Amino acid sequence: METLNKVMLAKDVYWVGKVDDREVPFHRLVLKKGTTYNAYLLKTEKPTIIDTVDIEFGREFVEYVSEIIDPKEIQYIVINHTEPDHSGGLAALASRAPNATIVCTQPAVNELKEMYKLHERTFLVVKDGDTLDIGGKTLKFKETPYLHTEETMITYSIEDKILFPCDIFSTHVANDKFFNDEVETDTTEDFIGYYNAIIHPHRRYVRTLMNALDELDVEMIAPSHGYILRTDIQKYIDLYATMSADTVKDKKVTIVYTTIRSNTKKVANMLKETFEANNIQTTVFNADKSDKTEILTSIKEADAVLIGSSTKYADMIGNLEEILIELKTMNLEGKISAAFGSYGWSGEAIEVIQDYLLETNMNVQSTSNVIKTTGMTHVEFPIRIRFAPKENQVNKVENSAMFISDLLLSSI
Ligand SMILES: Cc1cc2nc3c(=O)[nH]c(=O)nc-3n(C[C@H](O)[C@H](O)[C@H](O)COP(=O)(O)O)c2cc1C
Repeated sequence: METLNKVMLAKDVYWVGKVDDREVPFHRLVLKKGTTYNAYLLKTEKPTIIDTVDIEFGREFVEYVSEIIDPKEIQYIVINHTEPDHSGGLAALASRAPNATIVCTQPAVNELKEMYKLHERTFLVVKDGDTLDIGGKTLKFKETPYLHTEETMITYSIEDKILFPCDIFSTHVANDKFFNDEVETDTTEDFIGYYNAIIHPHRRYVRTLMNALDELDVEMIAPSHGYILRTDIQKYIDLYATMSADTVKDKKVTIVYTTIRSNTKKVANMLKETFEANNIQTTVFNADKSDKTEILTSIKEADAVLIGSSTKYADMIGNLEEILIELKTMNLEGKISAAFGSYGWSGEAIEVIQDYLLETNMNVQSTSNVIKTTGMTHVEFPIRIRFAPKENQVNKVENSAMFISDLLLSSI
């Protein structure tokens, strides 16, 4: 085994990743400075790999690992995040490491089985706060859903005080200097650039993570791209705390709806509750019971406008269309908007409202745009609720209102 000249983070902790110094197409960006796919080997009594490399470099990765350890000895492969720039080496590694158990969150299991044909492999599902004894070191797991996909988690080596947060705290730089303190130039801009491109849309979940980090004594952050942070740890944690905080105040939302039996009214009120929980002033109008001029004035002053109706015989109900016709004539530039409604089986009204909104100059939310810009699949626009909103649909309404809140409360 050739362990000389290998990059080591601590005793028995090896970097086993890949430096990719090409211009890499990624998330509709081109990474001009390339990137690294950082994977780690903890060569303990139960040798453990944490994350792998991009799918293109799977074989090369296994060869590199084999220089340090016989893959047959590997007992655990921890997958923090299933995106193939980190899990991509799993198929090649799993075939050479037949004794390894794959460690991940519940939502990751099926993704990994399907992506890499691992239906016959043993998985260990870990939950928030679980620990794993790997013989000489103990790993602690923290689920970090939506940072930046649903199945993500972070791993902390208790004895080493090293945090392995996968994409969080990363930079896209094909560095030959692995640790931040080895680099002569200031890398903060790269760090911020990565945050803005990948993490910022998920900043609500960053804030949750920040609270969890308070409980961990972190001396080193070993992310899955770019520099391993060995000095100024608190500076980088503080930067994430600052960048993920709300930067804008005093935002207003106007919600206008029509309803037959109050189901759409309930949705309107659920939206209002979430906006208000985010300190956004919210005014709700039943279009059939309110003065049209008052509604239009409120819309003019609002930063976001949500319009909803239930569906009756394939159309909107009540006075709503009068309001929507007016909106087309107004300058509503810069405002965010979304359609919503309760329906029974087809929900045509919601789509008709969406069509009207698209004819205004507002920034109309759609599921398609949310996926394209953030990769989030738990947020849906227009917001379609079948009959009365039930327990399992409350989340759907809340998620959509939180998404709009986050757009309103950040200046980038
Ligand atoms: C007379 C009538 C016609 C309806 N027509 C439709 C329809 O065409 N398409 C549909 O998806 N739902 C239809 N529904 C179902 C309602 O949209 C559904 O019950 C909804 O939850 C009502 O919400 P609301 O209380 O906000 O009015 C109809 C309901 C009634 C009473």
